[in-house]
Amino acid sequence: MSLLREAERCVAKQHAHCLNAFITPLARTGQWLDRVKEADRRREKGEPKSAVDGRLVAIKDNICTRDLPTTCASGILDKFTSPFNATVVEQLEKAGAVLGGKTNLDEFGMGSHSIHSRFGPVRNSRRDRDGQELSAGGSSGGSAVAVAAGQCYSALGTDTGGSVRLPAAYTGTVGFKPSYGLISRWGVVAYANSLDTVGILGSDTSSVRDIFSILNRHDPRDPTSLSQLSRSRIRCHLQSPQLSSRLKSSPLRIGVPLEYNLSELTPSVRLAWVLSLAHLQAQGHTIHPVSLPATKHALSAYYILAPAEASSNLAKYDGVRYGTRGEGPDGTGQADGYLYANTRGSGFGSEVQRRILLGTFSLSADAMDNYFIQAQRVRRLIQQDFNAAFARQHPLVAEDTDGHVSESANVDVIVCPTTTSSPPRLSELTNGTSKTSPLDAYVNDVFTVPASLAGLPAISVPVTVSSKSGQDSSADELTGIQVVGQYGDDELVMNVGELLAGSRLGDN
Ligand SMILES: NC(=O)C[C@H](N)C(=O)O
Repeated sequence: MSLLREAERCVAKQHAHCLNAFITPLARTGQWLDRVKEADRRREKGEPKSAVDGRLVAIKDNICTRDLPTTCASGILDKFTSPFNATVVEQLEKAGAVLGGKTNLDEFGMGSHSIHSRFGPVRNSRRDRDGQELSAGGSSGGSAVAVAAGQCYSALGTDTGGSVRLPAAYTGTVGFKPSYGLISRWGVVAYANSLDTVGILGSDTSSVRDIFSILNRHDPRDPTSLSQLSRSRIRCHLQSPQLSSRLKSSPLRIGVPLEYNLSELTPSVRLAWVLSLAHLQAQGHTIHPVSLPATKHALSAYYILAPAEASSNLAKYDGVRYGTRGEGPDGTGQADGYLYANTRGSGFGSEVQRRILLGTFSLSADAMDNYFIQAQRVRRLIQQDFNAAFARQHPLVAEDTDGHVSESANVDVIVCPTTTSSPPRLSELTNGTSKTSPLDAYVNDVFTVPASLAGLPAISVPVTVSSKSGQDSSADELTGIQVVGQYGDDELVMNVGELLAGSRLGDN
């Protein structure tokens, strides 16, 4: 199929479906058409710029684009169009990719179901057996649904505590969060700087890999972007004789974290996990239990640290320096003397306001030691747990002087579910029942936040557990399985994800 045909089909789907995946869909006409036609000509001559030349890549609406508005799904940015492109957008355009529209999200990336958006909730293209609408996951729910529904070739999201992996698991797509610092965040609206990463969503691992190879570069404009020197050191380390055997189809050591076997896991997710491990074992890889004891505090630590950073980042939206000015009772925004309150009270949605309050409290002098500092300590313990499980000191972490590798751990990757259950019904999340409680949404991130706190690469891939009858495929269960690797081991994480992605398990 020509690239033009492919792109036109995507755009037609953007306009035909009522999934609310886009805040700004691509117009049916525009410059993008010429760019796709040029890519088609390059392809005919056998000179494509890259694997994504002429393909539509949708962009989460918290990533700045010069040609389309960037709202972060917030009232406070409803009139904002960035004067510049984020580095990731520049890199994609240079590789020939075409900006495929701006996708819906939880406001500023805060949420797990893409329901906290000024533009209304994202609708999953999957339904449950009773035909009920399901949560798309969040906060990059729009990007995940756009990929799942064929409204773009692939999409960028952001992942602070699971925002790419969770929607991938709920929509049956592949969602990849790279190691912290590998992909530039210049031009990405900050939520929690020490955790934010740009992530990639695709219908398979190869499309994700194609985009990653374009974006995985040092960016001098982003102070947290990993330097060239550090990148080379990691590459040398990963290709050292001690580790190179695993790159040559020798068996991998797969870690299974004991603490992740929670009672909250639904039987279908537990079954998908067990069958995924058996699938890897059948290919010759070996399974090893690992212990990540600090994991049980990960969620609490994340929900202290992320709101604390968010409260500081969002302070600038006051209607004076940044943000759409809120109107006071007389419509001027000033007459009642509460300019900030009017602006922030009407501009931010309730979840963002909750996080600002939480974060402001945990950073206050009285609470700092008990909350913020403790959470930082927990974060360090979580990082140490992972280092012990992978048991090969990373070149950017303190060296293990005698080079000793503990036999009990020493796993190459960790494999676990992405979520504890299949997606909840959208109606349960929006109708004011107990399921709407913020805590309920926070618990959704239990398996994704540990890798975020440790800055590790992680991918969620879809696996299908067969209904056994072999006939009623509507009873098959689609589940997201997560692969987590050591810092910088992004390629290996994608390789293992590829072994599982799209597998149909439990048929025999
Ligand atoms: N941004 C994310 O990674 C989503 C996470 N559920 C949060 O609300 O923080």
